Amino acid sequence: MGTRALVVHPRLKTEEETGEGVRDPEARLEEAVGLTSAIDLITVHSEVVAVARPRPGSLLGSGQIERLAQLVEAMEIEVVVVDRPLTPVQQRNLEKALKAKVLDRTQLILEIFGARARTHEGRLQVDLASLTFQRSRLVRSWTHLERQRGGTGFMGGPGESQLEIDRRLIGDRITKIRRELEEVKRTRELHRGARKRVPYPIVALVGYTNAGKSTLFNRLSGASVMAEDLLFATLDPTMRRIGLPGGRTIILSDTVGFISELPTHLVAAFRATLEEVTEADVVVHVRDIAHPDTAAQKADVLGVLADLGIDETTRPGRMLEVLNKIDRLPDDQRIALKQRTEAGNEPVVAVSAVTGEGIDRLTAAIAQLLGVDDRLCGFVLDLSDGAAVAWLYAHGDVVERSDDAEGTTAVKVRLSAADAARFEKRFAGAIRRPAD
Ligand SMILES: Nc1nc2c(ncn2[C@@H]2O[C@H](COP(=O)(O)OP(=O)(O)OP(=O)(O)O)[C@@H](O)[C@H]2O)c(=O)[nH]1
Repeated sequence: MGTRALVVHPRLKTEEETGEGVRDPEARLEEAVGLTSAIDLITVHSEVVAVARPRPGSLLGSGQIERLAQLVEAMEIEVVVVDRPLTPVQQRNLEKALKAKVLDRTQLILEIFGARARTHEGRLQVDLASLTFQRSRLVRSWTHLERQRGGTGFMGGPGESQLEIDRRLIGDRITKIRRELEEVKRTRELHRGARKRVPYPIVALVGYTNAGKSTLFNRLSGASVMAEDLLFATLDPTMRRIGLPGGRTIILSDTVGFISELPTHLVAAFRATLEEVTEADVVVHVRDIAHPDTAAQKADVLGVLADLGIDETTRPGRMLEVLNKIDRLPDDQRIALKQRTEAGNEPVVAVSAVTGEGIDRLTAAIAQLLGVDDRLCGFVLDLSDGAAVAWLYAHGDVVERSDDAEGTTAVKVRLSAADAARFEKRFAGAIRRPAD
């Protein structure tokens, strides 16, 4: 049985008065519930709580706290998620008054990063952020370190001397992780090299949390699952090899979702989980077009990508926007959106990852983006070397082929300049002569 949770989104009146970056509170609550379920808590109740004047000692007002405490007791709630950053004092006071473990937004996000960090570096960055956060509060995080340390050290109510020991242990561990991170950074070039050997273009899915990346990832790879081979068995589970229309192969890579108002000390951890994006050939930005804050979410994602040096200027023609969840739009809006995107003037495709609508257009659009600087090449190849022909099918778009009786085949294929050079070098022995 999972742990029962109450999720509260404090709606700050003061913030609304300044009017800056205000998002729909109900949508924010929904996002917080989504994040909560991502760390295996079961939300039994959720609500937006209006806060006229944030209290320094508890954020919420005493009447509200009393009401929530009754709810906690009546519904046997063990964890209360407060979707805002809390000070250590606020957190402690709320825990005392509500008689439940309280998680604030920072801790919630840390847990998610902890659960989703995929690379060694990503995991170390999350551990570092988590330990730094703990040291500042000397409270345990919800599950992350517990899992890691087998539940020792941080549990229970430590006395004064135990706190001293904990502080020293945390300090030691931070030093150790920093050293490990240095080491990983030094060897990162090696990992990069390994990626470069992946003989297909990498297409990375990015997007705001809950936009539907994983659903789309499964839909795209489900449509053309390829047998696992040795090379790909060593790849991350969040990377899959898929075939595009025209026969070209790509590696599709899913990434951790973006979240607004990321606390500064989590930024490094988040970036480390995004490493593959900086190396992607094509970046596909997945958006929830039916979300009330879809425009603000887009701005968030583009902002972070720009910080990573990824935008239209650094990657001209290599970014694609996917407007997902069109099945949730009213008919007239859906039709208008499809007409706009199908006109083909912008690098935008409208899809539903759930119903499959528009997916063919998406794969065609990716194939087209990858093919922008392709040129038509011709080769006459020795058929006794099947690998050369297979290579052309996997890397390019074979437009014509004719085999003859003498064991050769003439192939016309669209290839990128880099792939054409690679092919000529690798299969020099199989090329009888370049075709006309
Ligand atoms: N109606 C509808 N729901 C969708 C669609 N795509 C995804 N969803 C739903 O949206 C929710 C989030 O989808 P995910 O694929 O987990 O989103 P994500 O972008 O991977 O989320 P993070 O992992 O938090 O970054 C799930 O409940 C999906 O079923 C869609 O095209 N239509």
